[in-house]
Amino acid sequence: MSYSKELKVAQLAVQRASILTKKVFHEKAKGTLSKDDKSPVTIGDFGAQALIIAAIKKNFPDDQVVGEEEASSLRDDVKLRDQIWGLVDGTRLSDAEAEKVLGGPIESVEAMLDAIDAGNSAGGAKGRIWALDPIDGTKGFLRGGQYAVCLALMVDGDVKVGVLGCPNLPIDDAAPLDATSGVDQTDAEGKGVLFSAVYGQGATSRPLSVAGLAKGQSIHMKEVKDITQATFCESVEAGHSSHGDQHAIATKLNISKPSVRMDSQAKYGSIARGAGDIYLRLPVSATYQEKIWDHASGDLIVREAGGEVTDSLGKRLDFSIGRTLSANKGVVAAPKAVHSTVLEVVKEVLSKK
Ligand SMILES: Nc1ncnc2c1ncn2[C@@H]1O[C@H](COP(=O)(O)O)[C@@H](OP(=O)(O)O)[C@H]1O
Ligand SMILES: [Mg+2]
Repeated sequence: MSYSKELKVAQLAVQRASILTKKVFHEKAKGTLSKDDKSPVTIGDFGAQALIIAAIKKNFPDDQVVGEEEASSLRDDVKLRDQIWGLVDGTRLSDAEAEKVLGGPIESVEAMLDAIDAGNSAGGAKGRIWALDPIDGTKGFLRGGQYAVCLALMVDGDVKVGVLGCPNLPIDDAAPLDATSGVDQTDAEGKGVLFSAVYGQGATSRPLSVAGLAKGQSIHMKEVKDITQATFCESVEAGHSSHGDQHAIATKLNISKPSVRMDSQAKYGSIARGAGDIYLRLPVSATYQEKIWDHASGDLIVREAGGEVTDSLGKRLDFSIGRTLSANKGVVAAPKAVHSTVLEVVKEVLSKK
């Protein structure tokens, strides 16, 4: 399967949803959202989920979607619902042909609520299932940092198509890895990057603002000649991964550069294009199960860019079990050539706990 239609729909759906999340991000930054407005992230999350699921359902009506949100709270909150509808109804791709590919705008408020609710799949090992995180990196979105609009297609439990819209990363694949350098506080046109991958066909990046059907450019993980010079990235939130364990691993590898801390799957995109080298996410809690929508796109994009992604025990991430990665603990993503070296140290550090 070439998955060319799925890729096109996923890219354009993520681009259209990113227009909406950017609007909310900038209204928040400008302070134009009134105090009693619900959290901007709620508005952005629901709106982006509606736009993306509507496009999937118009193009692939039989596909299922695992989405983070459901609309029951919105059906009772007319003010919030209308606020989101205003944004959803007003968001179009500038390229009319591209908008047509998505099946056009959502027809009504009811259709918007139904689209949000269609993200209720339990996931699993059979059939075509999309994993959607409309705003990944909630904390980054709220603090004016990195966030990502994430969409992946799994077929029989394997990720086949992965797309990440990162509105606050620099377009330039060669830009240095810095969590804040690309942040689009001014809403100038042309900021942000769209990462994509199709299984067996490599990974690409292209500007998020180009709404047409342009091809992206190939991206690749950087070759790490000397692991002591590697740059590793990790979550900003210490509650999401263990900064202490990650620091101990870097120290054992003689990595002296400080980590780059960044919210969302922008970390996967960044290492895939060689802006960083290693992504470590070691569990803080023994019971937390990672969500498939937090990893599906990034896992494929990194592997297609020449990387290896496993959990902290060396197992591939298993997306076939349901809404969570219940068979995995943590994430270790690195270029193929050095992954086993990193993993050995991960195991050593974790075994001493
Ligand atoms: N205890 C925990 N351990 C690991 N990940 C967690 C967590 N609690 C929440 N998360 C997930 O971490 C994601 C953000 O990852 P990161 O720290 O890399 O930015 C969140 O996605 P959302 O922001 O979409 O809710 C959330 O799903
Ligand atoms: Mg998330």
